[in-house]
Amino acid sequence: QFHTIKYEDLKWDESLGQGSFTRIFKGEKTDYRDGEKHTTEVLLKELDPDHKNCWESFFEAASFMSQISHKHLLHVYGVSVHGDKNIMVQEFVKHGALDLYLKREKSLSVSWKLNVAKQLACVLNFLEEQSIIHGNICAKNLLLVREEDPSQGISPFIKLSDPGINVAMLGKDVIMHRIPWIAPESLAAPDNLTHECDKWSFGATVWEIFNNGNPPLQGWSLEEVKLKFYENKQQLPPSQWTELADLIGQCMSYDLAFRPSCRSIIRQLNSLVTSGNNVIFRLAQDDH
Ligand SMILES: N#Cc1ccc(Nc2nc(N)cc(-n3cnc(CCO)c3)n2)cc1
Repeated sequence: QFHTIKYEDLKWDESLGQGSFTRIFKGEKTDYRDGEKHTTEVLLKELDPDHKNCWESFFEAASFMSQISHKHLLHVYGVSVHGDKNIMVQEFVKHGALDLYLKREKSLSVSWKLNVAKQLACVLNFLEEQSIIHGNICAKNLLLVREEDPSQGISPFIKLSDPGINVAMLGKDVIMHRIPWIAPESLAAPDNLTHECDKWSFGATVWEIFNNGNPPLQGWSLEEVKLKFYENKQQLPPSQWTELADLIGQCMSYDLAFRPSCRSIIRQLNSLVTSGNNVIFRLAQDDH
C-alpha cells in the first residue's frame, strides 16, 4: 500500500496547472523525525472533487509508484485524504513536465534526445522485468530532474511520473485525447493493458521528443479523424533519420508481435548513438 500523510502536515503554494481530472500545486510537507521538524518541497496532485469516483484508480496509481523504486521513477511520498480532497504527495521535480520543456527549448541536440529516450527505455525495461504495466507513457508524464550542462559534461535526467487515472476509468472522449499514444488494441479493450501497449506509447513518446514537443496529429480534430488514424493503420510522419523512423515504426506496429523487446529497443537506441555520430561525421566530411 502506501504511506498516509496528515493533511495538517501539508502546505499549498502556487498552482502549477492540471493533468486529466487532477490539479497540481507546489507545496511543502512537514515531518517530525527524531524530535526535529523537517520541511520538504513537494508536488501536490489533487483529484478533482467532481471525479472522486476515480479515487481508487488515483490511489492505485500512488501505490503503483510507492511499491517499486527506480532512479528513473518518480518518488511518491504518500497520499492524504481530507474531506472530499484526495491528494497524492510527490517529490517535486525541478524542471517539470517534458512536453512543456520540449516546446520551450527549441535547440536540444540529437544526443540530448537520444539520452532521454534511452532513460525512458531503461525504466520501461525495468517495469517489464517487474511485470508492471504503466499504461500512460507520454512526454507529459516524463519529468525533467536535471537539465544538461554541456560545459560541465552534465547530461539531462528524467523520471517517469505516475500513470494517473486508469484509462479504463476514463470516458470515451478522454480516451480520444490519448490517440496516438494509446495502443490501438487498448482502445477496444482499455481494461486489459499489456507490456506491448507501453511499447506503442514509447514509440509515440520518442516521436514527440524528436519533434520538439509538437504533439503528434496536431491540428487533427478529435473523434472521427483520430479514429481514422487507427482504422487506416496509419503511422506518424517518419523522421528523415531512417534508423530512428524504423525504431518508432517497430514500436508502433499494429501487430503486437512485431513490437520489439525492451532489450532490442535499448540495443537499437545504442546503435543510433553511433550511427548518429557517423551521420554527423559524414555530413562534416561532405562539407570539406
Ligand atoms: N514552471 C514549472 C514547474 C512545474 C512543475 C514542476 N515540478 C513537477 N514535479 C512533479 N512531481 C510533477 C510535475 N508535473 C507537471 N505536470 C504534471 C502533470 C502531468 O504529469 C506533473 N511537475 C516544476 C516546475
